[in-house]
Amino acid sequence: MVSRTPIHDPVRRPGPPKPRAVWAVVAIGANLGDRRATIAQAVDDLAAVDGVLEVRPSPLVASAAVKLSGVDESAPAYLNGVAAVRTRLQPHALLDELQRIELAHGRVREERWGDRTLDLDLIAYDDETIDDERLTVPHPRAAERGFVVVPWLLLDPDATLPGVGRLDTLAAAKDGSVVPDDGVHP
Ligand SMILES: Nc1ncnc2c1ncn2[C@@H]1O[C@H](COP(=O)(O)OP(=O)(O)OP(=O)(O)O)[C@@H](O)[C@H]1O
Ligand SMILES: Nc1nc2c(c(=O)[nH]1)N=C(CO)CN2
Repeated sequence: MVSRTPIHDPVRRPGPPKPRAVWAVVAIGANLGDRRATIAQAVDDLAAVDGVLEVRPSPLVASAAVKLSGVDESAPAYLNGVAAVRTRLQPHALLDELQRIELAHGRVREERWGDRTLDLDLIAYDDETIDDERLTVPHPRAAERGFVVVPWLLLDPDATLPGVGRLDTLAAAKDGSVVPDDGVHP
């Protein structure tokens, strides 16, 4: 006998609910190779990630490399920016994607604060606080870094960092050694 059961279930069942979207802030830095091209491509790579809904990049700024020993004028200068990222990814999944993009752009981890083709740090994730073996959010050094605070304020003059407050009140906001990128390679 031929079954009368319909092949297609006529009842549309909703899938699992989508995780809610939040804003995260990612710091971007590069001091080796074609820094502008790498940063532009990294922003595109981020926008193409499944679970990333929107990426709003800041203007870029230039600054001398800060090493563990202090400012190193003899090292290649950095270009830095930040990007506001609207995402449904959980923080560790977003970190996975940041590290995948770093590796795709030739990032080599040799020395701490060493020269690099691309650095992507997760600065803030909504208003969450995270501290485990892989991830500390908000990034513990963000508030003292002119190369993070200055471009973030260029993107959002009202920016706040959870646990810190308004960025425009910080000393790092007035770091005169962090200058707008003039489009000319040093
Ligand atoms: N908020 C964060 N963003 C990125 N990496 C983080 C964060 N918190 C902890 N980490 C961990 O830090 C490790 C080292 O990251 P990375 O090599 O980018 O450090 P760095 O850029 O040299 O130094 P800094 O953390 O001072 O910016 C990563 O493997 C990652 O697990
Ligand atoms: N100017 C500048 N210096 C740095 C930077 C950076 O992005 N810009 N990143 C570092 C480690 O994250 C260490 N030093």
